[in-house]
Amino acid sequence: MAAMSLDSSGETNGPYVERDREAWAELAASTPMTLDEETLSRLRGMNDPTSLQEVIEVYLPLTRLMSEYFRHFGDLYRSTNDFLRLSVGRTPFVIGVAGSVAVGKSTTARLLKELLSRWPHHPHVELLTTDGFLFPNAELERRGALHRKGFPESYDRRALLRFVMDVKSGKPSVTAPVYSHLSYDIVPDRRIVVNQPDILIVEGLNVLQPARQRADGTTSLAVSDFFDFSVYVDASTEDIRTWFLQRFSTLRDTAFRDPGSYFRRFAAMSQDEALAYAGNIWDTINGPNLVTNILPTRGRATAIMRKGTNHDVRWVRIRKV
Ligand SMILES: Nc1ncnc2c1ncn2[C@@H]1O[C@H](COP(=O)(O)OP(=O)(O)O)[C@@H](O)[C@H]1O
Ligand SMILES: CC(C)(COP(=O)(O)O)[C@@H](O)C(=O)NCCC(=O)O
Repeated sequence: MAAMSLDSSGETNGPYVERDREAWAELAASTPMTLDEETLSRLRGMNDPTSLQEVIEVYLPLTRLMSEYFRHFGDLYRSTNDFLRLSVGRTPFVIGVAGSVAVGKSTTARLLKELLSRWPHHPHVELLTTDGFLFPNAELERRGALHRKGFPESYDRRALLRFVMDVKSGKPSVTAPVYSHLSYDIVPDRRIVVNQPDILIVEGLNVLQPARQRADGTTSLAVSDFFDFSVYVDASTEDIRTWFLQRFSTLRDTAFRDPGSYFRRFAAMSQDEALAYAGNIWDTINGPNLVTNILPTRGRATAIMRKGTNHDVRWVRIRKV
């Protein structure tokens, strides 16, 4: 730990330590961390946009750090069991992945799932995206929140918390609803099933939100209370807005063309009109949500990954344990 007590400028950084890209990548050089052919071909099969260099220099060291936490919690489990004279099984290790719309949370979460599954004991890793817990459009409309998708109040937070608590307590076959970007709504009668994973990754805009106060002044729990490790994917707001518009543009040429797509009207619009519409979604929904709700949770993460203009991670900030 002593080697990490200074940030990239040589200053201490409160309860955090910061490593610039070069120093972080050196961690990869100092520990043999390799990607086998099978993992590489699976990543290629997923069309992961992350460069190989980025995977090796940034994400492998991150998973290595996660494995330290994983091991530590395993030891703690065993010694607590001994002390309490219990023999309860180890609960799943829960990782939260937070950040703005379009910053790359899904990409990061999918990549982590792939890399973590390749640990030597081949843990069973499951991924949950919180969009499944958005209220259905009809309910959002009833609440006057149809244009607030992604804001904390647009989610059934109680159901999400129940899901994470059930998985964390080792329950078999815990189910969650599914959101479709194609229909822009919750898919009726469809659930995903999570069956006692070793590791659960929970990815979403608001996963680091603190617990809310109840009307009587007491505080409830939040999903972040059950995280053993969390990652905040960070970038400048300007870059994220650009990535949002770029992704919208790509989807216009691909998924929006699907006759079942809620957004098919954008495929028919001119590029300028479509981008003006997307810019408006950013400026009225996703941008304000970032500033008001998401960014304030950044300091709660175990690790902040700060990206540059090309999604290249420029520095990593780790909370001192
Ligand atoms: N590491 C990366 N390298 C290059 N492009 C990336 C990377 N991560 C994400 N992207 C691109 O950025 C956009 C947003 O990523 P995505 O994972 O869909 O974001 P989110 O889940 O946060 O909305 C997508 O177009 C994706 O292809
Ligand atoms: C589905 C999302 C709310 C993200 O959900 P998450 O999985 O991060 O909880 C977001 O990607 C989104 O589509 N926002 C909607 C903005 C709009 O109304 O178009």
